[in-house]
Amino acid sequence: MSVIYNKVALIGLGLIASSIFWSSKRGGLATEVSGYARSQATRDTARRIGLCDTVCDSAIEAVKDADLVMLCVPVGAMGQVAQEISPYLKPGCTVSDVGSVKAAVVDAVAPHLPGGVHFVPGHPLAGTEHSGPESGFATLFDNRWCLLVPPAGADPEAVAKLRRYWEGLGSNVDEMDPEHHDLVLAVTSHTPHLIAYTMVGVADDLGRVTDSEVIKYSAAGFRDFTRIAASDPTMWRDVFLNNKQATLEILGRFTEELFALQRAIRVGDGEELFDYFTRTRAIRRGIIEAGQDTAAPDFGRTKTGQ
Ligand SMILES: NC(=O)c1ccc[n+]([C@@H]2O[C@H](COP(=O)([O-])OP(=O)(O)OC[C@H]3O[C@@H](n4cnc5c(N)ncnc54)[C@H](O)[C@@H]3O)[C@@H](O)[C@H]2O)c1
Ligand SMILES: O=C(O)C(=O)C[C@]1(C(=O)O)C=C[C@@H](O)C=C1
Repeated sequence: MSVIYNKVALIGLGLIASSIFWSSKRGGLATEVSGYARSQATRDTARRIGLCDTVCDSAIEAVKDADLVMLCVPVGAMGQVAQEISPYLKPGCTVSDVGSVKAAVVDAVAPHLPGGVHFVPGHPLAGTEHSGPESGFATLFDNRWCLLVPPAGADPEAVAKLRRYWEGLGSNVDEMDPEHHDLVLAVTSHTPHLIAYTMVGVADDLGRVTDSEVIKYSAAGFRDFTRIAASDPTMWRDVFLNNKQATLEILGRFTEELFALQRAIRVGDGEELFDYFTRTRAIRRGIIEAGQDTAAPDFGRTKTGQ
């Protein structure tokens, strides 16, 4: 791979930004990567572990002369960060983000950006339950999707360049509009997270009653729920506050189905339960047969991917 951007600036230095940095280094995709995080402790850690070529003490300093500015902060902080950096952006640069919600980020960021700056929001569909600068690794995006949501009239060259950057980071890239993105992600990521949070909360309540038996003897499926429910509270609070409509729509459908299954159990309707589970099993088998079961990333790999 060759250099795609001369200077990339990462604002927010957590799981996603650090994975971008290590992966960008692996591919030699940028000549220089600068970074900024709000907390002094995060900046100190970043300097200690060699995360970014330059760690700056302000976002303004980090974005100076950057050709690509990537906002890697929680969804609820995107607008405020965009407002802070906008007067200091290099004319002609591209501003993007990695937020898990898209329509609200577009609404929060776009009004702050000056003319002549290209705004191409994005979302890598890859992550873990860990957060912070030390949790990133170079292979996080390998063979995972990254969705770009360029606004109507976006500069095709800026979009193509960002696409090449994400491909260089290991991703497959697709484009869609922000509202569709938010509905799809409400089904595939946001509502499942809420269900995992809820289920672990329920088990915790029971655990208190039964001296932690529920946690102690938890089976593999439930352990997967606890992994998901360990995800960052700030990130997920912001996801639900900013993807309200789609999440409520999917939750409404979910509870309807849940009540139907609850009723089938109560009245002993084995046929309904059997048919339902047969249908869902076919979906999983179809995914595997189509070769679309993108395995979880290998958490044992090194940070740098070397
Ligand atoms: N974790 C995942 O699985 C995942 C996957 C894809 C996308 N995302 C999205 O990526 C973004 C970052 O998530 P992450 O997992 O890297 O989070 P993280 O908690 O690991 O890192 C967030 C970073 O942003 C910094 N920050 C917070 N508010 C800030 C502000 N106002 N100004 C400057 N820095 C600020 C924090 O100090 C931290 O360094 C979020 O928008 C999230 O929705 C996360
Ligand atoms: O594997 C995980 O830990 C994740 O939850 C990653 C996950 C997802 O739901 O797939 C979480 C949020 C993101 O916006 C993208 C990816």
